[in-house]
Amino acid sequence: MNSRTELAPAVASILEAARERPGGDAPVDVDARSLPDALARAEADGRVPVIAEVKPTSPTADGTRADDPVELARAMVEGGAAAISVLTEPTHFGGSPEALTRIREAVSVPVLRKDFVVREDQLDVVEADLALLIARFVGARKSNDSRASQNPSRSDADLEELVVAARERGFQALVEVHDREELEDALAAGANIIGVNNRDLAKLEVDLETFESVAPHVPDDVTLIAESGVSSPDDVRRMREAGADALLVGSAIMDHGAGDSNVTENTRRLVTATEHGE
Ligand SMILES: O=C(O)c1ccccc1NCC(=O)[C@H](O)[C@H](O)COP(=O)(O)O
Repeated sequence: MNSRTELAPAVASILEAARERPGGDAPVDVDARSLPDALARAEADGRVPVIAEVKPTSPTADGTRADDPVELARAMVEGGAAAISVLTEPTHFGGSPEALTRIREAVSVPVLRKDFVVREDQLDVVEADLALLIARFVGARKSNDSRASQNPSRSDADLEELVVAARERGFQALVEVHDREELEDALAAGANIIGVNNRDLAKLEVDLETFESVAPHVPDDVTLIAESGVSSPDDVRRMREAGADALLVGSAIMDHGAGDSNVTENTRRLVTATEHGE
């Protein structure tokens, strides 16, 4: 196994469960709220663009938050979040498509569906403004399919086809990458919103240097998001200096271990981290 095929046991289990999950009955038709517009509004207001994540638990969380997801999302928006990410994966993250639907009805900012989509019909499970596609989990572009066929962690789905399928339904596609090779796959698939995940799905370790090493190779016209491991205002400043247009933050806002931690305050602390200090 090489670093491209290796997956932490928890991630292999997530992928296996994803492959088993059914899709929707018919293609959805989304009238999406624009993420780039929402990020620009945050910048214009002097807020750091933060996509705050409703993440009841995770394989690396030190607890579970059973709060009403709608209340959590509202609290994040009150704290200045530019957009909301919702984990809809039920088995390992405690999420649900129903929670996303309720949240999207309750807030006016864009809502990202954070899940492990491996087939086109799984896009039809729930409407959202953005759909996450993880380059590591879906097939590489056909012109490069020798790597895809060697990689057992990849399904038969093709990243470019999924990007097109997501857009045909009205979603904005957020393509997640972890290294330069996956970045090339994402760009070849036509991605214009790219997230660099600082969490290594082979070891589940988080290293902010991941974003710093990939970001310089991302074209300027791509909306670039730093994902995972951002836990302090210093981390926010570091990712912004490295070129992040927005930050996707779950654990530091949910603060699972503390149970009743104030999600509004946790969001505000990151949203107000300017280049010149807190
Ligand atoms: O968060 C996990 O433990 C995890 C484990 C295995 C696969 C994916 C995982 N997280 C998904 C995410 O992408 C994060 O929820 C998101 O980027 C926010 O990360 P963080 O701010 O570090 O919670």
